[in-house]
Amino acid sequence: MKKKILIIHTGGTIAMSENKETGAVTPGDSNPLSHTVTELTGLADITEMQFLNIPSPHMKPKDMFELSRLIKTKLEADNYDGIVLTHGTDTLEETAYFLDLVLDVNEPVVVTGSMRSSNETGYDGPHNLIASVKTAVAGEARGKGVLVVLNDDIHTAENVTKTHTSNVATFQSPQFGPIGIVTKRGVFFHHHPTSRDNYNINKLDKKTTLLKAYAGMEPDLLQAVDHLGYDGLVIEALGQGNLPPELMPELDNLIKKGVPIVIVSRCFNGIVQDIYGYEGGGKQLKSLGVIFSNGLNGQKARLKLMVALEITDDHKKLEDIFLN
Ligand SMILES: NC(=O)C[C@H](N)C(=O)O
Repeated sequence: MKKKILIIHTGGTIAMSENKETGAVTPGDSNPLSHTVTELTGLADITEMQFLNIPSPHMKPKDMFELSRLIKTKLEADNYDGIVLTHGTDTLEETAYFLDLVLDVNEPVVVTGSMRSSNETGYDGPHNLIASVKTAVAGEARGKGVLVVLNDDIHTAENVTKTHTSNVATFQSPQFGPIGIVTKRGVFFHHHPTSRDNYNINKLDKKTTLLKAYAGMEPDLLQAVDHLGYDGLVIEALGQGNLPPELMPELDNLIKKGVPIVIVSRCFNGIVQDIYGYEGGGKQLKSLGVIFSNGLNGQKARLKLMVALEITDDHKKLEDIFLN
């Protein structure tokens, strides 16, 4: 019997077309994937629905949260065997990772998109959609968390990131590589995701922000975080987890006021650790109470902090959550 797959569209370039006179790529009303969906009926029993039709820079955490609820409801009520989500590529990794954090489901949830719009030569939407449905119906995709499939690679939501502004091979998993491939003959997994963490939240109200560190970073940015009332801050720190020393008093002030600060590295590979003992080094950050994250990039750590703060504001528990 064919598996039941629900395709949920949210917009992105995969749903857009280019105006040949102005060169502007914009969302349209028609579904450029309808022909592909008809072709897919040999592979699965497909239902389609449109949740949004927006460019992914318009996507907000509250949309991601609503999407997670929709997916939960659809999986529970309608017995789908898997979900395929079409999404703009700019924030695709954020939605995929958010869903991975809050969806405790075994059914495959596969997120895809395209780099070229529907009337451009080499439109990669149909191919990516087919590869995603192939992945969603593969038995081995079950229990692996939210997956991202583009350009025939299968990535975990936790690891994947957009690495190129325009190339179709933009999605890469810098830390560990993809976990599988899609070919004409089928879907092949060659790695297992090492860990999965799930958080059951029923609202998403916390305000968290992300700053990127740089040589000579000004401490007044941290005062702004305080004045603007953020509940938590993620900093993309330097190297193995170090910051300019001028930031230390403001960091201390924020932490004492109960604003958790998480650091990730602005390097796209590796993890942060308390290695350096100089002023602003990881050892000093750790002793101030800065939380070290385990290999996530900044935009994902910012979402994780948002989710984590719905569960706890206890420093030790937050530290444990970011060790996962
Ligand atoms: N390729 C894409 O989908 C990029 C587009 N700007 C979006 O994220 O909506």
